[in-house]
Amino acid sequence: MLGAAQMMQPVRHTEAAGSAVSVKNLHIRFGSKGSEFTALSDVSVEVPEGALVTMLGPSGCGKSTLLRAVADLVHVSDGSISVLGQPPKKAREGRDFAFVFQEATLLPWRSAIDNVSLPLEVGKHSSSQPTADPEEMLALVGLKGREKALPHELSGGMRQRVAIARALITRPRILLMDEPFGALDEITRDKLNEELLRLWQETGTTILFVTHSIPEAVFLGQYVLMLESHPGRVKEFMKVELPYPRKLAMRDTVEFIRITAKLRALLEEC
Ligand SMILES: Nc1ncnc2c1ncn2[C@@H]1O[C@H](COP(=O)(O)OP(=O)(O)OP(=O)(O)O)[C@@H](O)[C@H]1O
Repeated sequence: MLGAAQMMQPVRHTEAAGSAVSVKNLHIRFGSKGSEFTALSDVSVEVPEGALVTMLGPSGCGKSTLLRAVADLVHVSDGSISVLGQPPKKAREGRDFAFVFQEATLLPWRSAIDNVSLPLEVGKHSSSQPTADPEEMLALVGLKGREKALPHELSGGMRQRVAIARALITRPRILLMDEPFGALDEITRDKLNEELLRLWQETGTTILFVTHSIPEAVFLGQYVLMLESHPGRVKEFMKVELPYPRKLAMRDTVEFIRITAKLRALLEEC
């Protein structure tokens, strides 16, 4: 088991890394022949290992579908997805990724620490696989002292922190996050944005993060992937030329505002 200190070795996010997720000419169709609906059409994208990619796009353009396809939760109609060089099913079985949803989906009868340790108890977690210590993971997400609290005794932001600690407990190399802070108030969301960046820099986890918020996408993202709709396609894959570490005050800078304005204009075309 690895402690938080070992997980917190600063990680350099280099350009030279290989692909964590490689999507090639992906098509996803729902429904049966005759009444088929194309959710994603010819989507190709390379997510470098260790990168933080935020995903933007109009409602229904296929952001969640793409994330779910990477997680082996959606059938691929055509094209391919490779997760750390293997098919998504293999990556799922090897617990190479973890998913964080908009709702924390904690078990209400289990304490914070027991929710965090749940992935270690269920499924086929190999004892040789490195894991983190639940107590230290809770400390890492700022919940030291709240280990015994039940979900209903925690705020929405705290519950989402527990969900993130739970996702990281098996030390996945990839974190898939589908609007994880979408239901939170603005101040809590800002705080969790900063905390997520800290976690990313400390753990080196590759993160794919779906959001509806342009400022959130720019503040977090090393890259922004924008999808357009009807059918879902890549509109833009853009590197965010802002240095890390990032602090919330950065959102008031001219450069930040310039990037968000560019993305807003692109989004209006989608
Ligand atoms: N299991 C499914 N069966 C049929 N259609 C589906 C299924 N899942 C998604 N879709 C459709 O695929 C399209 C893309 O949905 P998806 O949830 O990926 O969009 P999104 O960009 O994440 O939307 P939002 O921003 O509103 O969450 C939508 O038109 C949706 O209705």
